[in-house]
Amino acid sequence: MIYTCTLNPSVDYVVTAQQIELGKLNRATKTAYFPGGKGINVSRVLKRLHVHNIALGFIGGFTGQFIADELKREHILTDFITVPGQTRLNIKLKGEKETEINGEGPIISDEHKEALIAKIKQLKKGDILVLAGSLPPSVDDTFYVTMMEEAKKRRVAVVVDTSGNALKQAVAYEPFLLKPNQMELGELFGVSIHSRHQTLEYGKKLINNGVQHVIVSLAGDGAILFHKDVILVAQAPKGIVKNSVGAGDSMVAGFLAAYVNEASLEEAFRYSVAAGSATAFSEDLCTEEEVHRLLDEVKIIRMEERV
Ligand SMILES: Nc1ncnc2c1ncn2[C@@H]1O[C@H](COP(=O)(O)OP(=O)(O)O)[C@@H](O)[C@H]1O
Ligand SMILES: O=P(O)(O)OC[C@H]1O[C@](O)(COP(=O)(O)O)[C@@H](O)[C@@H]1O
Repeated sequence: MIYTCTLNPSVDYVVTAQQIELGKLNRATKTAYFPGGKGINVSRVLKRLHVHNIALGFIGGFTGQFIADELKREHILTDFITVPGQTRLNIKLKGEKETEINGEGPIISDEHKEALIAKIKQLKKGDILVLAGSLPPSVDDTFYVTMMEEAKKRRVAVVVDTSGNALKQAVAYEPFLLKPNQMELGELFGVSIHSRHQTLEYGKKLINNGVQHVIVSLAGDGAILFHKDVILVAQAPKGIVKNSVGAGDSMVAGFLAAYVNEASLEEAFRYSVAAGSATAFSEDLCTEEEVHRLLDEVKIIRMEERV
């Protein structure tokens, strides 16, 4: 079974306006709410790709209830821990440019943290655990470490899609998959990455440190997959970007969906990039139909060098 874990889910409030001027009254031309947070997005895309999974994490208040209701409506299994306070609202402003304001999230008590660890202790060999997104302010970076330790003891494969210190600490646990974007890859090594050469250098370092698969996502420029035997470079399909929120999460879901269906590494990577782009070209997350339509448009080059 695949478990996604979102410690800090969100309701993503997408506001479209022709022009957004700070310090003025701006009127929206369109508004929409989506259940969000990285693991929840992974769960929703997996389900759309017919892969069963269970969403774990903390939810609270009317915003948390909205997420639970939406996932139920989409027939996604959940095992959330309900906490006092409100799940955050993340604002996604779409004017000439995309601007995001992500909230902080509720306070999580020690009792609720332990309840989540108890759920992780129920996982079994062969399960996959996706740890995705930021941590609420009351949850220490080491919480991901605790979860990874429990997962490792049980031979559960771990996927990590987060940033900052939590991402840095994940490397030592030799995760199955890391999916940093270019900026997050740079942050990991305390550098800022500006060239393909640097992306290759630091991606390879992660593999040499024991990470099994690394996908560095490059937004409209595609992505690079690193594995000990091969590096694959993908160009993203071209299209009109409607809402790139969740594109990275869709990549993770696409890769896992193909992997559990025993696809080759190249096929899984192609599926991953197609899912990311299909989401970028949609208002909400991608549909299976759109992912399949884009598959042939993902151009992949195999680099000769072994890592
Ligand atoms: N403008 C775009 N055109 C085509 N595909 C895109 C675009 N933006 C994102 N994608 C797809 O989504 C994937 C993830 O996007 P990215 O922005 O790098 O992730 P994240 O949201 O994690 O920062 C990319 O690798 C690509 O496949
Ligand atoms: O936990 P964080 O880092 O604040 O990110 C949460 C946000 O990321 C998202 O999951 C989207 O992530 P990506 O665009 O990186 O795929 C939103 O749904 C959510 O608002």
